[in-house]
Amino acid sequence: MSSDRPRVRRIGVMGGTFDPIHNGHLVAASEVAYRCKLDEVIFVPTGQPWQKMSGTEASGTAPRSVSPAEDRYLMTVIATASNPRFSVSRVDIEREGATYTVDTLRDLRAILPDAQLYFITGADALESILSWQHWEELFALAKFVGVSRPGYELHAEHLADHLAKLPADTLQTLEIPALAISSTDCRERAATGRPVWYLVPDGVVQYIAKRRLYRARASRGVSAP
Ligand SMILES: Nc1ncnc2c1ncn2[C@@H]1O[C@H](COP(=O)(O)OP(=O)(O)OP(=O)(O)O)[C@@H](O)[C@H]1O
Ligand SMILES: O=C(O)c1ccc[n+]([C@@H]2O[C@H](COP(=O)([O-])O)[C@@H](O)[C@H]2O)c1
Repeated sequence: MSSDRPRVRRIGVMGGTFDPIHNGHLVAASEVAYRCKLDEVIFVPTGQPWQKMSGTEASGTAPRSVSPAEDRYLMTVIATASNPRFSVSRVDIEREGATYTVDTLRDLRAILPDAQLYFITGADALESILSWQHWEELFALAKFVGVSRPGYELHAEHLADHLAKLPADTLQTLEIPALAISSTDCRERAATGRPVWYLVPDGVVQYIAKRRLYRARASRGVSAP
């Protein structure tokens, strides 16, 4: 028996601080789109990434300032412009206060009520997911796809124990092509005049130079958003 019901649209959501966006983010989104048969991937730059800005034990980071949201948004637009299945949302940068994924997903569900959302996250972010605001609610709003990242174990025993607390069938993990690129390394390279060519898309290299991002950060005193 055939059904005339249209297939539910599958939309990927790639959240990140994207300071700057790099080819590791783009390969992760592209690979998940292919493997999970997504119709589209929406990149969502954070407004105020509270764990990065405050530094937390869960995220294993020290507090740091973040480039203005508009710069991070524009770099994300530049990086994704050539892919017709990639788009960028302003929901997080337009919301006041700290950015919580539960709000991101609620906002996107309101805009796309009939779609199935797939939130894409790297193995490092998965390690801290139980420290996210209202994490128990996240899995009713979207399916989660955890991707491999050099330097982080996707199938580590401690991670498996930790993720066993999540509801069944809400998280899948995928091995993707390994790109040992981080925004931290890109910022450090730009700050010390080393190349970021081919770590980030060409237009992003040019945007960083044009806006003089990551140079003398302390004297610019930048902070989000
Ligand atoms: N090279 C990579 N491979 C796979 N996933 C990645 C990679 N880089 C980042 N991600 C994932 O992309 C999402 C957004 O990452 P984010 O913008 O914080 O970049 P980052 O490189 O981790 O930044 P930073 O070095 O400033 O912490 C997170 O879920 C992260 O795990
Ligand atoms: O919801 C939270 O409390 C929360 C805490 C840390 C990170 N996140 C989300 O995880 C994604 C990657 O974040 P980051 O800080 O690693 O760039 C991004 O969409 C963040 O909003 C969400």
